[in-house]
Amino acid sequence: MLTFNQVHFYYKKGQPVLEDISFTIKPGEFVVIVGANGSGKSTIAKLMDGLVLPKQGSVQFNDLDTSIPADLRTIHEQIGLVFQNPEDQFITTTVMDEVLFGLENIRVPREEMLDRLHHALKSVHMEGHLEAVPHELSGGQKQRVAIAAIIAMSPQMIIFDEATSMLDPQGRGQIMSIMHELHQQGMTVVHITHHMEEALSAKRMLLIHQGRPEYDGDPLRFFETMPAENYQLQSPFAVRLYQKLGQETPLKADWKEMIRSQWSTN
Ligand SMILES: Nc1ncnc2c1ncn2[C@@H]1O[C@H](COP(=O)(O)OP(=O)(O)OP(=O)(O)O)[C@@H](O)[C@H]1O
Repeated sequence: MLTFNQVHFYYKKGQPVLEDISFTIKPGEFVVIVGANGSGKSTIAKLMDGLVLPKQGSVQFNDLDTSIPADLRTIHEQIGLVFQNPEDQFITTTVMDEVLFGLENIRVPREEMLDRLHHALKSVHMEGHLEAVPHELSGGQKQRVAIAAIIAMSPQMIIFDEATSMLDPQGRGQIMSIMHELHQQGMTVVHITHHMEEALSAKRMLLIHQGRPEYDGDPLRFFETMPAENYQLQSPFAVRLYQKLGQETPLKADWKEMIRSQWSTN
């Protein structure tokens, strides 16, 4: 579905940011991307959505290529991007208008627009806030409105670029649950995060280190077998606790299950 073919990228010539990145994300996957500050995670998100283009190699979404201008518009419609700070994205004065804005731009018929509005707000548990002023909501609610605006556009894939990083634990938990609910409904989800606890809820983790992919696989397996500190990552609390208790890795099945189900909604 989404493929990076030997992608190289720099902002300034002679200062490579990403080197020879190749991977594929299949429809319906939930993938987390982790790495130290400045390792290139947000740049990968921008490359996925065609906001920046590879200097070498290609980024393809289904049969479309981000470097072909005619394909880009469709790619923007099919891939939604949620950023760290939802306030940067708000342009209207009510939650309802915020969600309808994108739909009006692509001229969705009125009746369908209302269906999409209600579905999107229901998906983020904000049905009762149609008339609320986005800037007056809590951090977590603001982020949920930003997500609703994207869901309303019916994308095939949503990228969350550190979308939980400004939130308190409760807000983070709500956004994580929404991501997993969307995934259960068939959405392809990419989640870029600094929180290793969040990474554990995915089946696949892509670690970017100094602009190169260093690991692509089960996140728990990574923390059980690799020295996380070598990549400026802190092993998740549950894994550290398990090891402190003198238990040997790999973790027992019941611990794995408990750690993985942390953000699930049922
Ligand atoms: N617009 C830009 N112009 C020039 N350099 C940039 C630009 N955006 C990012 N960079 C540089 O590219 C490198 C990768 O940045 P990027 O934001 O992709 O990393 P990141 O892994 O998302 O970092 P963080 O975890 O701190 O958000 C960094 O060295 C950064 O300073």
